[in-house]
Amino acid sequence: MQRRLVLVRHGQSEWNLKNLFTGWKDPDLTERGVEEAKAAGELLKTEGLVFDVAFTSKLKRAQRTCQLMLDALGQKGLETIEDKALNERDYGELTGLNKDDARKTWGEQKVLMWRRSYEVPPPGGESLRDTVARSLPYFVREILPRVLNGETVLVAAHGNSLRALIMTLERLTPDELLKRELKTGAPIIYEMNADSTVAGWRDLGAADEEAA
Ligand SMILES: O=C(O)[C@H](O)COP(=O)(O)O
Repeated sequence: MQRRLVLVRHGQSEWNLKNLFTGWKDPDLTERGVEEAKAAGELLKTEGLVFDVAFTSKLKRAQRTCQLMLDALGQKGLETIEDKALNERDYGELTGLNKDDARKTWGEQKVLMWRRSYEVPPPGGESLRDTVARSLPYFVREILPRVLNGETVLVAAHGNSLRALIMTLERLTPDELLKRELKTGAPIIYEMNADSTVAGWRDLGAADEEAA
């Protein structure tokens, strides 16, 4: 029995393009983000993937990525479950600020810790640990049982709500997590064992990076 889970960060959003902290704000995809989503679906189709269910967040950049991928896969109308547990982490008072301006104001190291550390929250926002506390229980309760039951599951969500799951899936230490980046629209394919451990995984975005 195959047990496959595919995670994908949404395609480029209008605020990604402007280099703004986005969090719970709800900008749409850019044209490039739309193309990234379509390409991700086409790539998974060439990999022979056929999904049984999809999960996404309550934010339109992830929802549209999910639907564009399913359209490209020829699976328009597949059961798609939306839940705010998969929403991006809340960036609090940084939301809407330019990331480079934030670095100038507070310094590279502090902004890096806010963006990539496990337990340091941005002012008024969620740390990754806070994001784990809402996304991981949802994953274990709603998503993992379907994968273990032999379903092929797509999760289209956000950089940090996915890193919250990836920390467990890839058994990353907080230091390793600091460096774990997700490209927009780049699927990560996990093969799961019956005991819910990961047999293997391929980050198709990382493949691009290696190729670059
Ligand atoms: O919420 C945001 O600003 C982005 O989607 C993720 O931002 P980050 O890569 O700085 O965490």
